[in-house]
Amino acid sequence: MPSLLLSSPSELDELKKSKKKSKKAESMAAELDQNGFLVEEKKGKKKKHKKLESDDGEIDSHDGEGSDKKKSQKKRKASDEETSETSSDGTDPVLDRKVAAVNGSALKKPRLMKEDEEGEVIASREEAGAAKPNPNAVSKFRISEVLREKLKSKGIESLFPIQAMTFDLILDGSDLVGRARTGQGKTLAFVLPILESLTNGQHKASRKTGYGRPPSVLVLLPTRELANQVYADFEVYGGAVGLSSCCLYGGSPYRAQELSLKRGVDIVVGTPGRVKDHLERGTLDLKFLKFRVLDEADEMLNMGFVDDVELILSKVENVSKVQTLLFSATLPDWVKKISARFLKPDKKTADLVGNEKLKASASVKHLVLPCTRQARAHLIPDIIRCYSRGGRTIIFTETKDSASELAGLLPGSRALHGDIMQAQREVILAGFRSGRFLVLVATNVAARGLDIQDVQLIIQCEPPRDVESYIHRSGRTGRAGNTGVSILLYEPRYSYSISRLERESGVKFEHISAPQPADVAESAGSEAADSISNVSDSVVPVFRSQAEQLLSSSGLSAVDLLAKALAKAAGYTDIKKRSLLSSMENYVTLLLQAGKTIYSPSLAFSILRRFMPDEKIEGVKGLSLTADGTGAVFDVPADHVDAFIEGQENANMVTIEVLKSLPPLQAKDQSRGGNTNTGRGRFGGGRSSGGRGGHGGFGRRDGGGRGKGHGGGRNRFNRR
Ligand SMILES: Nc1ncnc2c1ncn2[C@@H]1O[C@H](COP(=O)(O)OP(=O)(O)OP(=O)(O)O)[C@@H](O)[C@H]1O
Repeated sequence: MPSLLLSSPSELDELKKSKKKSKKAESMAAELDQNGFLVEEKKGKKKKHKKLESDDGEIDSHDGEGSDKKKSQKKRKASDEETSETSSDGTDPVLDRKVAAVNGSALKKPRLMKEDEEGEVIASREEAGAAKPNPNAVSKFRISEVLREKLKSKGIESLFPIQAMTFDLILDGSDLVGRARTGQGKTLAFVLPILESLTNGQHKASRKTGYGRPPSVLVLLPTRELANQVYADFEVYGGAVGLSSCCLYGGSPYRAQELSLKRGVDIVVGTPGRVKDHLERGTLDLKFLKFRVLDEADEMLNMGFVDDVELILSKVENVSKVQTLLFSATLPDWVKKISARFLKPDKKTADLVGNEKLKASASVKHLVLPCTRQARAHLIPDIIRCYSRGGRTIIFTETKDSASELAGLLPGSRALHGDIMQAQREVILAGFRSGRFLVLVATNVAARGLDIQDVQLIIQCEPPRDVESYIHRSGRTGRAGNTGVSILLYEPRYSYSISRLERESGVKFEHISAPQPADVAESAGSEAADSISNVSDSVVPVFRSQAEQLLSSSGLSAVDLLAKALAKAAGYTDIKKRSLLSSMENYVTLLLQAGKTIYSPSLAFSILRRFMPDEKIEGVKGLSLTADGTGAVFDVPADHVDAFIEGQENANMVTIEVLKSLPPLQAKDQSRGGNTNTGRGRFGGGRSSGGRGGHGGFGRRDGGGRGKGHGGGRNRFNRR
């Protein structure tokens, strides 16, 4: 359950008791109702909500009364304190609603419906046009006019839940650990209160100013791209309140960075390696920091970074005077332990994920698709065609080499990884952001934090080594209330890694098979039809006689000929069959049944051998047992299909059919290397049959051992 763990319980008890009696509490609850966090359906239910609210006393008072700012701030503060005793135990409706908000259901507000006396459903006040106070409106927070205006110019009129939950805590001086799912606005959750604190809050008087001033804020991030992105936010919002920033990251010249530091900046954003270099060169002085921020905190405390980070953070003169903020969408337990070294004992925790089962983004559709390594390059363009909705796609590979290789095979795509020169990396990312090309093939260098408009589809070429990577990669889509699709490809023989990810991320994967000719034709055809409709009439007289000739010589109807033209316009001259089991082109998936339980792949092969010649058996790939034990599915080359269908005539009680969709399959038991009938996984790898010539399996996955936990360290980062 999500939690907000704060302090001073006794004071809060008092507040809570008084609020129970208070009419104001009721009206607050009612306002919350109006604000879309609570859907009222029946009178009885409404009553129950109110009771729950006054029971836990955790009413967010950001709904204050209109223009009385001070009053609203006070009220908000009181309620924040009130929440401080509420380490949510899973029965906390307000926090649950906040999570719902983070998950998207409140970002896209639920339709408020009520029943009138006669039981008729009537539109809510919202729909009737009544003014609706917004508890998270920017105006309800201690955000200065100039910053408010800047936010407004960016289309931001109210704070997201993580921002609303942490704003006062940070502004009022707390150390804080913040967690919310990907794309929920964690960057502004620290940017806004930091800027307010430095310009109007408690750090205003003591922060250094003037030429050559040392920075007041240090933000550390794991990648150069992310550092640049966060720096851009500080430039926009910090610039508006007269604070200057600079970005220190590797691969770029020292000179400009040193000049900025020499002139004096208020905010330094950077990656640990380059920040450390500046410390060693004596060009950076962190003694007078007011804020230290670790964004993507779990990655920053990963073994690859932690030594540098610890060294950097230790440079402050007086730790008691600095606020330390940690944010991430993933905070494994080991991070919480390590982070205690950097945070004050009375630190606050705002965790919008908590013990919720689902750790990954809820606004993303999480799909998995079996696909051999060889089939990827052919399959991916069709996946993009069917699932990207014309938007941007990011494809993640495990290695830099495979990113380059795949980008080379996908027309119109570019690779991004750590072996590419920094200047080039920036050009590539800028090109992707601006829409110059729509497909980016990247390593984990793009997994965290990157916020790019209109990324509709994420494809992961194989299951990542840890669940955190899955969560961050899939979170590059479905951001800020939008939806998106993430498709994870996996070798059928490694299906066990899907179950592991499912367990650890709380995602219930939807299993799909490769887009089939009809799916592809549907998307490709409609794109091509659009592009044809956009062709000017002026071409018709020029091409008409050619068209007439073609129509008469082809022997096709006008519609069939047009269909061919559409296919060609969409880039298709042929549509190949594609296996459901492995996504391999020119393979077809068959189902074998024998009127009895097929309890092992060997048995399936021995049944096949009764009526099929050896050379056809050699072509069988990926044989797996169905979850119900009544059959076996396998791939054969498309030109062997007829032989198998005809062959069944010679075998008693045996049927073979071409599958149109995959039945649930037995998961492969990793420890024993066989199939288990758990009914959980669908794509059991199928032990290679023990029979002849090594059939049964698909190609081996390359790549060596896989580190787990937070190890992997610097090397892991460098491999990107
Ligand atoms: N209050 C807000 N209203 C509207 N949009 C917002 C608001 N706050 C942030 N955003 C937008 O939401 C998007 C995601 O924000 P951000 O990158 O900070 O998410 P995040 O939680 O840090 O994600 P990740 O975990 O992937 O790093 C950005 O485009 C940002 O401009």
